Amino acid sequence: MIRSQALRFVYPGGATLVFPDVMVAPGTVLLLSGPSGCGKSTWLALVAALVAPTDGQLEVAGQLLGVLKPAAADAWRARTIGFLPQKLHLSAALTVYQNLAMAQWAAGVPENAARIEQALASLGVAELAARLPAQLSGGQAQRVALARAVLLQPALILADEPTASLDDVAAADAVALLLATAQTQGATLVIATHDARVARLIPPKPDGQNGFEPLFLKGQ
Ligand SMILES: Nc1ncnc2c1ncn2[C@@H]1O[C@H](COP(=O)(O)OP(=O)(O)OP(=O)(O)O)[C@@H](O)[C@H]1O
Repeated sequence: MIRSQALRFVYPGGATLVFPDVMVAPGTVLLLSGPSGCGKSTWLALVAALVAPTDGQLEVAGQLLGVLKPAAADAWRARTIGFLPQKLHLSAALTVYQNLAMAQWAAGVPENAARIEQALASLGVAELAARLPAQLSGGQAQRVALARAVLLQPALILADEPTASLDDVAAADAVALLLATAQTQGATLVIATHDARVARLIPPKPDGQNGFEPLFLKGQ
């Protein structure tokens, strides 16, 4: 699902980030961790084709990134990636339903009310469809943002610091929700975090093996 080799990204006039090689199989839960400033957000941006590698190879869901023109990268991202950002970016003026409809519109697919209702229902927030984001609790808003992220049934879900500023109960809920959603959809899941609780919240596989693969970025 994700394969990188000698991946490097240089911010113009800024940091040079060198990333370890990875080979992530489909269906994996990848835990991307490391200290503040080590490059987690940049790695996510590379994998989502929001920025192009400076050097090296990066292949995601069978697509070699860095060769795509911006419009093609946008279309590929809409088809392939479900992004749960740290700041949820729900449009304040739109209802929950309209926020999801806008995601379909932005991806160039026809509005599909049944799919929107199904995505909201699968995250237990169907009854909130007519509310505005300001009328949601933090946990409800995160569920809505996750429903939006998986609306187009992406092969890869990227979650950026999904437990930041959550108490233990809410953090456990957020991680369980991500794992269940990825499993139901058959998606690969990347959780970027510097929250040590997240690793403890991912249960081992039935065979006793670790439930996630670690990718630790040391920073430069
Ligand atoms: N637009 C930019 N221009 C120049 N340097 C940048 C830019 N964005 C990030 N950096 C630098 O790149 C490095 C990696 O940043 P990044 O945001 O990817 O780290 P992070 O691990 O996600 O950090 P955090 O956990 O604090 O969110 C940092 O040294 C940061 O200062």
